[in-house]
Amino acid sequence: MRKPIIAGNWKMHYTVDEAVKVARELKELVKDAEADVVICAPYIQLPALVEELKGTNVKVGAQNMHFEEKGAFTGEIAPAMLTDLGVEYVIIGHSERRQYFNETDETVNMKLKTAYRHGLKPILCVGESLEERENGTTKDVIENQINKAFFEVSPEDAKETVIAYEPIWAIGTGKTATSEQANETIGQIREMVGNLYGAGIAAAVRIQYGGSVKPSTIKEQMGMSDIDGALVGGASLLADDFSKIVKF
Ligand SMILES: O=C(CO)COP(=O)(O)O
Repeated sequence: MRKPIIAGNWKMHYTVDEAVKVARELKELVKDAEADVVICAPYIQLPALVEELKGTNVKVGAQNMHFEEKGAFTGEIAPAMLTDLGVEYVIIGHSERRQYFNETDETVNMKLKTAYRHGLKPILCVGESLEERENGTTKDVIENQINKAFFEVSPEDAKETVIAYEPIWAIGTGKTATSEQANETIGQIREMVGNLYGAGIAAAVRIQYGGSVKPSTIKEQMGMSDIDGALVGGASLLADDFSKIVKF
């Protein structure tokens, strides 16, 4: 059985004080949750969040990092800066980073390998645009993203990767993919992982759905055969809403 994993992606929201306040509420609300719980926050909030959530079941993640160890990369954050704080997860290849910050399948692959090397657990995002969905190329687009992301990644590392299927057209639009659509594509992603690493790893790898997940949608989504969790944007910003998703 795959353990469910619900992660919040706070994107570019909150000051440090605001973030700590939400985390303080959240840790109480989800303390007996059965799912793994992660909050992926802006860099500047990470030290305070790690401190606030120490000893709880809520883990802290970053939303990005550089693939190099250190160097002249103004404005960037290195993997050891995250692990040094006690950050455990990192989102890699979110569609907003691919769209607005020139992330490519190649940098995604490099970042994944860097994350494994540092013991950070990556949440690898893949997903198609509306145009690609309408063209009928969803499966090809995602297969290309998956194959390139896992290029020269070992089976042991692949198994520990959380994959988030986030159709771009469902992010922040209120337009959720139907549970059947999400489950179908996630099932295909599992097959792709199977083609690369075999059935055992395909069966073990956890795959989330992301895109306008709400307290009102999560139960049905988590009832689907291949959906192991959610990557939640807007509805993770308030402790009350997010805790309802965590405790689907
Ligand atoms: O991009 C997302 C999570 O990474 C989804 O965002 P929303 O839940 O706001 O649609």
